Amino acid sequence: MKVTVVGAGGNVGSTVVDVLAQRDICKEIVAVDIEKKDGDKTFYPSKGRGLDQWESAPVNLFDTRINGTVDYADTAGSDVCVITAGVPRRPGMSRDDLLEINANIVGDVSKKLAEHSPETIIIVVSNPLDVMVQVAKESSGLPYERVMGMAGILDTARFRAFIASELDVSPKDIQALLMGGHGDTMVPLPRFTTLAGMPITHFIDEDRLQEIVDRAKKGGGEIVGLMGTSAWYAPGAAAAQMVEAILLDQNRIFPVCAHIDGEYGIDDLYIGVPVKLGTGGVKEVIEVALNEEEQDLLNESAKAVRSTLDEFRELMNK
Ligand SMILES: NC(=O)C1=CN([C@@H]2O[C@H](COP(=O)(O)OP(=O)(O)OC[C@H]3O[C@@H](n4cnc5c(N)ncnc54)[C@H](O)[C@@H]3O)[C@@H](O)[C@H]2O)C=CC1
Ligand SMILES: O=C([O-])CC(=O)C(=O)O
Repeated sequence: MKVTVVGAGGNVGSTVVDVLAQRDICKEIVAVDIEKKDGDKTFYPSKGRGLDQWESAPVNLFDTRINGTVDYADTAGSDVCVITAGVPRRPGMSRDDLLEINANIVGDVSKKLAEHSPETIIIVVSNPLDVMVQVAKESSGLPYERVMGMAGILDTARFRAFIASELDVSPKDIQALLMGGHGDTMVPLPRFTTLAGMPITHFIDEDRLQEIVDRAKKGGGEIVGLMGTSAWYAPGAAAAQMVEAILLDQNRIFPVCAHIDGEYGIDDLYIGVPVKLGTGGVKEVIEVALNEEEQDLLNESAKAVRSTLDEFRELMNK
């Protein structure tokens, strides 16, 4: 099993490499990034971080080889590729502000990855997520089920963590579902959120739950406000969990940015929905009956994703 992570010299990418290596479930991780010039000096963040991470193997007790590189030839034959390449937002920016710069990067990277690994599965992390997944799909030419995005695991993890703090219970016992785009219109679904199988609405009153939902929706921005750049531990762990589900054919049910066409009444769009994830990528989009309010929120979110997608198409036609 071989996994490539592009953007591995950066925060999210290096976390994906670290988490995956420590799980010790693949033979090799290829850590790709670009070279960086500083005056007359050239630096190689992916080689540096990759080497540092490999040097942690004897202490952290894993066998996974980590190969830092700037050469896509090294990525050939990857089973899964994770794309975290691009620019993160700064305070005052929305994820959509990254559209133009990251579309160019993600488009270029996806094309190169598919050229070297035509059978691979791509997981996109770069923002604005839902549109970047569409960019990766079009640039790679890979089938829909083999191109997807990570956002829902992170967004539900935030929601779950906040609920665990609120109730002073283990986050392991909170399960939650969230749908929609990875932006302000994302749709956490309290009706499908449980504490050890018991509806969360039994434990937290409606107003307080709404406050927690709102905090989860703005969870990315909360971190940007605290750090001046965006999160990486939870995003990196979430992307690694998707890689693991695919490599080990776990058939995990996760909210994933996947392509739907008709499901939930939405045509031809990459957006967050629950899926079954395993060998070959997205095996199935799971449809659950939403009530009118939930469906309206999902439709709103789809509208917001489509509007960013239209913006991307306009940029490409310029
Ligand atoms: N989907 C999600 O839930 C999340 C998405 N993100 C997004 O992930 C992306 C990465 O965030 P960070 O790791 O914090 O940023 P970072 O700046 O720490 O790392 C990005 C890396 O991408 C590399 N890069 C840029 N152009 C490249 C190219 N053409 N080829 C290969 N590598 C290239 C940079 O050199 C840098 O090392 C951002 O777009 C951010 O918004 C971040 C957190 C969560
Ligand atoms: O907020 C950001 O820009 C990064 C991200 O998508 C997240 O942490 O949810």
